[in-house]
Amino acid sequence: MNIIEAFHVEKEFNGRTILKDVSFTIVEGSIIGLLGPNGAGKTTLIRLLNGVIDATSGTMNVMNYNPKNQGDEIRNKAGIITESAALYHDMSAWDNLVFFAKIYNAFDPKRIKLLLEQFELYDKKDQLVGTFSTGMKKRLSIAKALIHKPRLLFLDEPTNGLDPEGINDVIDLLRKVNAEEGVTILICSHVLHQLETICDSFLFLKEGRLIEQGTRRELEDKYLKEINLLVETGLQPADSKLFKGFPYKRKSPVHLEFTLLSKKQISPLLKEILSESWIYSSEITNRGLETLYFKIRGGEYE
Ligand SMILES: Nc1ncnc2c1ncn2[C@@H]1O[C@H](COP(=O)(O)OP(=O)(O)OP(=O)(O)O)[C@@H](O)[C@H]1O
Repeated sequence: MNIIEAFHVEKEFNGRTILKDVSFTIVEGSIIGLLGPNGAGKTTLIRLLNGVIDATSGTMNVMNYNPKNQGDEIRNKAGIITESAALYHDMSAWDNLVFFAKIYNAFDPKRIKLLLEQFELYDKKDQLVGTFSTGMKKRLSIAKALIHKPRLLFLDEPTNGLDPEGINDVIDLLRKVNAEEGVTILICSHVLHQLETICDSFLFLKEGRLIEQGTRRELEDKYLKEINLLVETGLQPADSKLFKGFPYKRKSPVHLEFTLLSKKQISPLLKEILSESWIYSSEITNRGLETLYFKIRGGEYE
């Protein structure tokens, strides 16, 4: 079942078109990455879906509500985390969650306790939020967004300002919330390798247009026509460009990077290398989300 549907959505600010003919659907229970360079329109799209601002034209359906005139209903059933985590610094973690729960008419001390425990903040519950680290504030802002058991979570750059450990914590929490509570998550981030491991599929915005969408597998099949295989080996081919018909580049005294047409060529290549030398490792270097992102952004298939 689709939890979000957008058809031909356009948004203008002062006569300038910010989103152009954007159409997509999101299946309930999935985790979607919204990608695009600065100014592509990601935040604007999230604000439209929440009903905070109105589309200039097009239609949207979010949890069977129309953001144009049912924004309150959507915001009641969605959690939103923007860059500026709106928490009260002069209140404790516990009091912040009580305050926001009451706004949603969803005050339940058991829920607050559970979230604080899950987010490893329960022993800090009486501490003022102003004394929290960035990671703790981030975790508390996600707890706040989940306080009313939303069906849908909008996250705008949820890991900004976090160190690698803090980023992993947030990603793990989101995965858990998705698995245990079935919350659909739409997440904008610039840190592509984080999205890679958590998202089921991706939407790519560029200059206000949705230039691509799909699962990582679908996008890889479409965009990655060749494979770069980096092999750590003692092989010293006589030819400086070809080994048994496989083109390669030397990357270091013990690293050769082969260009293959498909994964099917990996086994025959490794067999040939092993017949002449040792192999310590081999790795496909161009399959990550970052490679895809730059290919799509670069517009090779537009
Ligand atoms: N209220 C507004 N009035 C006028 N222009 C706006 C308004 N909000 C956003 N814009 C413009 O819309 C464009 C898209 O902005 P938006 O914040 O949606 O991009 P983004 O993809 O989220 O970027 P970033 O990655 O930098 O957060 C920008 O050029 C921005 O200046």
